[in-house]
Amino acid sequence: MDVLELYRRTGALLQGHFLLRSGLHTPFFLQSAALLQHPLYAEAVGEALGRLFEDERVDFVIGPALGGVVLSFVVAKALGARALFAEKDGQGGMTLRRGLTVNPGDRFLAVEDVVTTGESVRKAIQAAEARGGVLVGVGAIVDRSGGKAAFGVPFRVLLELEVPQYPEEACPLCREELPLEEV
Ligand SMILES: O=P(O)(O)OC[C@H]1O[C@H](OP(=O)(O)OP(=O)(O)O)[C@H](O)[C@@H]1O
Ligand SMILES: O=C(O)c1cc(=O)[nH]c(=O)[nH]1
Ligand SMILES: [Mg+2]
Repeated sequence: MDVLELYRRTGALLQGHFLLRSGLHTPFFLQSAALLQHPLYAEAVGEALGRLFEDERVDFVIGPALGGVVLSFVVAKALGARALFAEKDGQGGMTLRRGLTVNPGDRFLAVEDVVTTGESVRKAIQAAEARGGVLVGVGAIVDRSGGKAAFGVPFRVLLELEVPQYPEEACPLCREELPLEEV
C-alpha cells in the first residue's frame, strides 16, 4: 500500500511551517483525518495495519483520541477485536471513559496515526495498562520519529518517513519568519 500517495491524494500532506504536539516545528504535516474521512481508504489502512499483527491474538485495540479513534476502529474490525480509545484526562495524561473497559489480562494493540515522539500513544498505553491490559504491539500509519520511538514491544508501521523537525530555537522556518500554523 502506497500510504504517502493516499495522504497526497486526499489532500492530507501539508507543506508549510507547523507546530507539532511535541512543540517541535516542521515543514511537513500529515493531516490523517483528511485521509481517514474516506471509509474505503480508512478500511484499507486498517486491514494493512491489522495484517502486521494478525498473529498476536489481540483482545482490543486502543488509540489516543482524536487521531486514534477511527484508526482503532478499522484495525480492530480487521482483527476481530474491540475498538477502544483513550482521551485526554485534563492533567497531561489519558484515560478511558464512556464505559470503555479492560478485562485484566486482555491483550491489546496500541495504534497511532502519526508517531513523532510517541508520547501520545504512550499515554494511551498507560491508560490501558492501568486497567490491567497487556500490551502486545504498537502500530502506526506513519513513523516520523526517525527511528527514535520504541515501546518495548513490536512497533510496526505502514510508512517510515524521514522529515525534518526542529526545536523552536533551531527552526530555520522561524528564521525566515514563515507564519507558524497550528493545525
Ligand atoms: O508522537 P507525538 O509527539 O505524541 O505526536 C503525534 C500525535 O500528535 C497528533 O495528535 P494530536 O495530539 O495533535 O491531536 P489529535 O489526535 O486530537 O488530532 C497525532 O494524531 C499523534 O497522536
Ligand atoms: O507530531 C505531531 O503532532 C503530528 C505530526 C503529523 O505529521 N501529523 C499530525 O497529525 N501530528
Ligand atoms: Mg493524535
